[in-house]
Amino acid sequence: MTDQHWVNLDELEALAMKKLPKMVWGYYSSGSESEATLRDNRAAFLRYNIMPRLMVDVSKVDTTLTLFGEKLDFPLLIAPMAYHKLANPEGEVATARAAAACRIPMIQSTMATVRKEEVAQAAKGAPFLMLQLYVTKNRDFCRNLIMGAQKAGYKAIAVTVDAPRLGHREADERDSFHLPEGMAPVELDSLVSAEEHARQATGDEPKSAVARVFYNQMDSALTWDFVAWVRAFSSMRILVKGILSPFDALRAVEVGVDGIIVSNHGGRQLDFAPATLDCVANIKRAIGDTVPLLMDGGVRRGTDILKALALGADAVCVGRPILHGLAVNGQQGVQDVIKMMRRDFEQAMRLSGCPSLKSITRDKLLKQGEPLSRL
Ligand SMILES: Cc1cc2nc3c(=O)[nH]c(=O)nc-3n(C[C@H](O)[C@H](O)[C@H](O)COP(=O)(O)O)c2cc1C
Ligand SMILES: CCCCC(=O)C(=O)O
Repeated sequence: MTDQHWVNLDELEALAMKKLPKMVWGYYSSGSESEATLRDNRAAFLRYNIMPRLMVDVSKVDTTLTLFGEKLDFPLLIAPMAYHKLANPEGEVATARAAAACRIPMIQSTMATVRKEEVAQAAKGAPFLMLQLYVTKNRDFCRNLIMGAQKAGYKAIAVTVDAPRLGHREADERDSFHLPEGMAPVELDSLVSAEEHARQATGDEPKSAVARVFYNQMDSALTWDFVAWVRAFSSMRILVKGILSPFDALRAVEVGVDGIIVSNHGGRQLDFAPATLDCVANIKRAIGDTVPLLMDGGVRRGTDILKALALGADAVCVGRPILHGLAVNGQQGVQDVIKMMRRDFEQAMRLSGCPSLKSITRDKLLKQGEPLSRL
């Protein structure tokens, strides 16, 4: 297995692990506490089988969709993740170029290591960009960030709602996770000094610098009225990321969001939160076709995408494999990840007898324990 030759995302992950410094690997791969949710995100996909329907003309399969008025090549977005420069010196620029080349949207993290204007430049040709928002206690800063993104051409914000505090990731505590000198989440420049991200903890502070910065800056008093607050000054679409309960999904629709991302933050926030795939159907039942429903967590195969769509998702987001591709081979590595997922999704559609996204329905799936007679 050379850098150039991996045949699935597990092999790519192993290559990334070998390449990255231990502290970075620990940060990327961790879930919180006992990592029950991290494991369950993957396990949930194994709990479903796909019942193929045969003798369907699948000589052409149409993977395209329209989301927020823009055409995507297939139903995949890049999930927001902090600090891409820890994987590759080009950081988010390489990721954005890959998104553009593959015609899928990228969601940029508040904690990006490249400025949003520069990411927007690199993403020219991508269907759209979204800015993930961590809501700071300082609301003037938050408003400026949103307005800056709007001005830079971002189409939407995704407000992360599952992180009133950062989850407890034990690898980060053990490794005293901090950013190398000279690297910082640049959008936060006016709030936090570069030294603060690199400083080792003293006294009773959280050992992980990322947890410390988060604790000091982000607003754990965030509630639903935030959506109306943003509406009052911004015309951008507003999504909420981190929804698991159908009651929260309904509440989000009530307060007027434009989309929901079902997520448990890749198992990095509340340990023992349910696997995201298990939450999709319930949430779809609750909100119907009111707003687009996205999901993330453990999506690694084309069949995973098919399962998420069959349960009611309109599209999925993928997280860690993007960082693995970036670490192993920069922009090309990210493109290879996306291309592989697209190829495998097409294959899953063909072999299950689904020539269009519309034909990927719940009756193609059988959950473990369900009798075949359910179909
Ligand atoms: C290293 C890393 C950094 C992340 N940073 C952010 C972030 O800045 N904002 C956010 O909303 N989610 C963040 N997430 C969560 C992802 O957006 C996404 O929910 C999760 O990674 C999806 O699961 P997957 O990695 O199994 O595909 C991060 C995840 C990882 C692994
Ligand atoms: C303060 C950065 C937080 C990034 C994040 O969301 C994660 O590591 O999961």
